[in-house]
Amino acid sequence: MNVRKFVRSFGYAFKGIITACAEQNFKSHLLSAGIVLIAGYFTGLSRIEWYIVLLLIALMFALEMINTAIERVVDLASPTIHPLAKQAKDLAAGAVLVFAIFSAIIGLLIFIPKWF
Ligand SMILES: Nc1ncnc2c1ncn2[C@@H]1O[C@H](COP(=O)(O)OP(=O)(O)OP(=O)(O)O)[C@@H](O)[C@H]1O
Repeated sequence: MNVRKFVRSFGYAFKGIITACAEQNFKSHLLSAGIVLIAGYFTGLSRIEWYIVLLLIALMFALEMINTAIERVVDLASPTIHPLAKQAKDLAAGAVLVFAIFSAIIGLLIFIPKWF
């Protein structure tokens, strides 16, 4: 295994995370995740509930980054208006929305019984 290449790839991935942090949508997800983590701390989640919450947060971040990557590639490949470019962007955004809705439902199923 080429360690130098591995470290360089890790650096590129880290730069990707930094790039994502500058995105408005990603900042909103960071804020939401912070609120959920604080709520989880004060609610007193079980170990398995923490695993689920952390997994959902990580997947949400990862999906948002893939969505941003798709947007970038579409902008590069199709700077002018094209129905396929629209479909690609709308599908990617739709994937984020589907995951966000189901994450919110799972979150409510975890938190609400503990609050009431
Ligand atoms: N090249 C294109 N051809 C056709 N429709 C497009 C194109 N680019 C964007 N659109 C449409 O406009 C919408 C918004 O595009 P935009 O690039 O602003 O994405 P966004 O979700 O607002 O991303 P950002 O996070 O960069 O603001 C897309 O979801 C798509 O419906």
